[in-house]
Amino acid sequence: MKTVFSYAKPYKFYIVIALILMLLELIVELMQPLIIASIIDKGIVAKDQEVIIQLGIVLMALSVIAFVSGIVNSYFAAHASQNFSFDLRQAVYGRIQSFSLAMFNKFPASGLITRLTSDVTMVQQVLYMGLRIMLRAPLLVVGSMIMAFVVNPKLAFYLVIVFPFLLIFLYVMVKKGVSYFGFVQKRLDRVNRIVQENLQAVRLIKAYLRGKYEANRFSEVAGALKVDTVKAFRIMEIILPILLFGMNLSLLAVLWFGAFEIRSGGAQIGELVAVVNYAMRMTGAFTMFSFIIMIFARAKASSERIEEVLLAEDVHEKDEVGEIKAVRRGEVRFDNVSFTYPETLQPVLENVSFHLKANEKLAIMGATGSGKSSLLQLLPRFYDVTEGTVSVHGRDVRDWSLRALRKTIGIVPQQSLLFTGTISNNLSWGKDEVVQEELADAAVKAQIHETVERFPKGYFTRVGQKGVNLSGGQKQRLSIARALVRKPSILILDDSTSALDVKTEAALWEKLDRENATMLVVTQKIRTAMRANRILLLEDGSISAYGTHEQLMKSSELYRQIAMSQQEEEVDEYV
Ligand SMILES: Nc1ncnc2c1ncn2[C@@H]1O[C@H](COP(=O)(O)OP(=O)(O)OP(=O)(O)O)[C@@H](O)[C@H]1O
Repeated sequence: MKTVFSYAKPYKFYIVIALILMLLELIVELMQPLIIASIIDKGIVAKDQEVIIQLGIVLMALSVIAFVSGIVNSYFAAHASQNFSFDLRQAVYGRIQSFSLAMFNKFPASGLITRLTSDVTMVQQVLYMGLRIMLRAPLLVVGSMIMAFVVNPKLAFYLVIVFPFLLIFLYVMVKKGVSYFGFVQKRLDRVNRIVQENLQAVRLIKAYLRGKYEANRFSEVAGALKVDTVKAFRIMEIILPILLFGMNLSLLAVLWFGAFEIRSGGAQIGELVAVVNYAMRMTGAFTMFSFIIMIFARAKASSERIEEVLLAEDVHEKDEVGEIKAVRRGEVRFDNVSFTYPETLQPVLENVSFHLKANEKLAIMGATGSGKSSLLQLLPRFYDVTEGTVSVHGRDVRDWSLRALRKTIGIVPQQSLLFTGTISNNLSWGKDEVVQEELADAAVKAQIHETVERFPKGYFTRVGQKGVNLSGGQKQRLSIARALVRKPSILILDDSTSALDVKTEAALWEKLDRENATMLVVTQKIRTAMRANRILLLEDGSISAYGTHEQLMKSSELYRQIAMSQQEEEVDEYV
């Protein structure tokens, strides 16, 4: 909890004021039975009207002080806890933004959402409650006990006899509560995951008529969440009756032995009333304990989950970039690269080596699952190589700052991803301060300008979530334009033209060929590969062939087969 609560440091002032006010409220509360005892013994029993009036006024004044302290404490506690949770949420969000992809393997998106929302809310609550009642209740118990001893040690002794048992019981319950509520948060992760998957695949679910099946899947995880939450609350439910039972036993002992003490002159009536009053206050504080333990247990489990994110070890990043030698700009080199995904055993790339000079184009081909996308992900350092080196502009990618490295690379992913907003917003998304001409220029190159111009609102047409109102080919071309806007010196296209017709694709490549960028293009099409300076054919993560189209037609049986099959397909298309 230490790391999480270090985010409360800037609000020390508010926390200290809230604590002082809480202590003031507590002191007032502890004074009240003493004053009542005096009213009884020195006023009522001694029949002194003046003492009753004077002490009555003091009692009233103390109540007003407690009332005002309570209100101001609440204000300061809310200010500190709300600002603390805002800062903590920002920190967790910032940390997630800096995650490498390997970290997303470790922390699924749904779990991160729960940590950012419900987990942060839990620790915010614990700070607020801590400043309001969580500390006050145990202090009230301890304070009442001390005051009871001050009033009459003998009577107080009967009151605390059950305490050691209650403390052991509470310790066991807190431990159990923390582990149970940790489990509840994990269940919540699963519910979030199913909801997220469902919402993303809503079209597929409708097309496959899987609504009912998915509803059942949801009710299964929601049911598991309910069962575990009930289990955790059960623990909390038994705390209160047991605490009350223990306290009532003490109270009975105080009254029983108190009566003897009064008769034998060991105690006065007022003292007995005061000790009983303290006992009632302790019982009142105990009734809050089950609630406090629940909040504490949940917050502890949540803060552990937040700390997992904040303190997770990730790829090391260099701060300094230094000068890039102009002569090496655009160069890409893989030297004996092998790569295994984190938390898996089987390498997906083995001993891959190639070299591209500035503005050269490499086509990467291979069967599905052969490692094409994995290879591309090593360039912007989404993952680090397991062996060998990947260098960009003549420098190992691990020696770059991630910001500088990624600024130089334009990526068009396999699945086009657009954001809610206008087409213009989407195109300018990857670069600060772009002018409309730059967007249009990139759109012309990506063969999407004319299509956009035909939309009634042109570049200001709104794109729905993930581009729902655009065709697959339109999304792909917008994705390409978005990458071109950044004017990258290295451009990565991961099968990004698969949805384009032959004519549009040819026009696109005409433009891309003239771009001032080194390109790595994953493709399934021989006619696209033929445009590249060299072709790299991957088979199960290893290079099966490497060279120009002509060289591969001579040297690689696999490449020849692919080429032949595509020629036949093209002939079939025209028959
Ligand atoms: N995040 C990941 N964690 C673990 N294994 C992965 C991950 N992503 C991909 N793989 C595995 O790595 C291998 C290569 O996948 P990759 O996506 O690189 O293939 P690909 O050649 O691009 O395939 P496709 O043409 O279907 O996109 C596959 O066996 C896949 O199961």
